[in-house]
Amino acid sequence: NPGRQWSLKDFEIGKPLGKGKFGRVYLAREVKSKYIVALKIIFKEQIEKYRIHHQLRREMEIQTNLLHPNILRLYGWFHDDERIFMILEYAYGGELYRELRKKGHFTEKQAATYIASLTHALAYCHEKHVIHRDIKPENLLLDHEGRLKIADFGWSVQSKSKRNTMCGTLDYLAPEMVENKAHDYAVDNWTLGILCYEFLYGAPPFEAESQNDTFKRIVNVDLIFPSTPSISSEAKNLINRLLVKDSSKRLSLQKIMEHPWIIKNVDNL
Ligand SMILES: Cc1cc(Nc2nc(/C=C/c3ccccc3)nc3cc(N4CCN(C)CC4)ccc23)n[nH]1
Repeated sequence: NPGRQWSLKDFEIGKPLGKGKFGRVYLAREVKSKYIVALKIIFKEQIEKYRIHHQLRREMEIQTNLLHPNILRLYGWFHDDERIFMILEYAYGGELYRELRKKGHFTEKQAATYIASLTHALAYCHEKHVIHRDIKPENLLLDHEGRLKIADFGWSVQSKSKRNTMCGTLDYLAPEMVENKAHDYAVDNWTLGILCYEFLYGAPPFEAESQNDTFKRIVNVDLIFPSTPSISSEAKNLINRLLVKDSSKRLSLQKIMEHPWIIKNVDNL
């Protein structure tokens, strides 16, 4: 229950699940209920050092208020002298990108199902004035039924194109982001195009040897469809209508849900 004050003695800590930039995530169990959660532990000195106090606070406020089946829950949080603890939903299926690496690429049906889930989650975020800006396979988890969960906390409220530190890959960033222009919700529509391509081919479309080459390929929308695996024309049509340089011309989230490729490949829409 969200209102309750939690503390470390309420949890038994299990195996480490992974190590993020600012903290580690552990499997944990709430002692009384035996409920399994993931506990993200961030050291306060890291927060001071990287000066992410405001971003972290904002992310946690946003995350606590996002209630959607395809968004990982933040049940609550607590802190002690040197650490902040985030009590997160445990996704039993693990990281989506490991699934992608293992399989090489997903079937059109699987890819369309994940894109539909992401589109629903983003539509929910946008109506709450939250732009994600940083969706990539590393931030996606799967639950025990293989349902997609957006898991990272790089959320930001509608920003006036606040630059986010370009840490990590450019592959998923829209042209207006890499060119540091004002950007809006449509950056997430671009990223859906990137992810759709990566789910179907196993690698993002503008991958290149250097960041500079990736940058050039993004701003030129240098989109090439390999001959294998062979992909339906509807799938290519959706990707072509999302990876559009002019952000106002990208297919809207509503139109994605009505696209023939989604309608054809996704059950229980
Ligand atoms: C927050 C959270 C994580 C989570 N679940 C899982 N996270 C991570 C890896 C997590 C991680 C964290 C930080 C940085 C890198 C990775 N790995 C997982 C691996 C899992 N398994 C069980 C299923 N196997 C097929 C693969 C290994 C299951 C859940 C996992 N639920 N909620």
